[in-house]
Amino acid sequence: MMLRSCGKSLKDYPPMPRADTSLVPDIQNSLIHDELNYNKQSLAEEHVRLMSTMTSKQHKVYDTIMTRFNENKHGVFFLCGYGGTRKTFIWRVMPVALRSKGEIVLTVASSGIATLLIPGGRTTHSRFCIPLNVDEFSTCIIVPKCPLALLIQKANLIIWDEAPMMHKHLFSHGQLYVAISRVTSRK
Ligand SMILES: Nc1ncnc2c1ncn2[C@@H]1O[C@H](COP(=O)(O)OP(=O)(O)OP(=O)(O)O)[C@@H](O)[C@H]1O
Repeated sequence: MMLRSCGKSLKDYPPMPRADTSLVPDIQNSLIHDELNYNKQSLAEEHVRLMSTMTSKQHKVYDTIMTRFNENKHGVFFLCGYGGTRKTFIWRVMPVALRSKGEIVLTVASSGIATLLIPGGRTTHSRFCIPLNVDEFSTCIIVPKCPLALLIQKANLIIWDEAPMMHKHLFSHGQLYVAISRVTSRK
């Protein structure tokens, strides 16, 4: 599971014995399966509860992004604000709303601690195979058509908390953008 979430498998490490895939049905799609395996009923109830506590400013951000989403249009949104101004709370509500409808939302954060604040959160490094030491020549190696690539293709929304904490090379040379574009263009 851990290897597959990074786009690798035991066959990438030749001395390791290989698992008998016939004993594990639908093994290729387990990443997608995990993302669709939420309890929609309880998420829908949680969504109603969380929405009732949102402030008007949070509503405005939520509505702007969800309107674009519902229009089925692409978009990149940046939400900036001082610490404690209630940004992350919106990233808690949005996945709940979309997962309750069977949509795939990838929630990532730049640090392990920050992932704990968003439901189903993973570190950006682990989810997108970002090398630990990033320089201007680094690339995110996501093998086209591997389970991770298929998951990224199917994702309806990617939420990235604390994005500016990542190394500047990841943005200035667009490595992550290139890696994601590469896999999403190979349907
Ligand atoms: N609508 C809300 N109802 C109740 N509590 C809320 C609401 N919005 C935010 N909070 C709480 O306020 C606190 C700060 O919110 P949040 O973590 O979203 O801020 P932030 O802007 O993301 O902070 P940072 O920039 O430090 O990550 C948290 O404890 C959060 O649970």
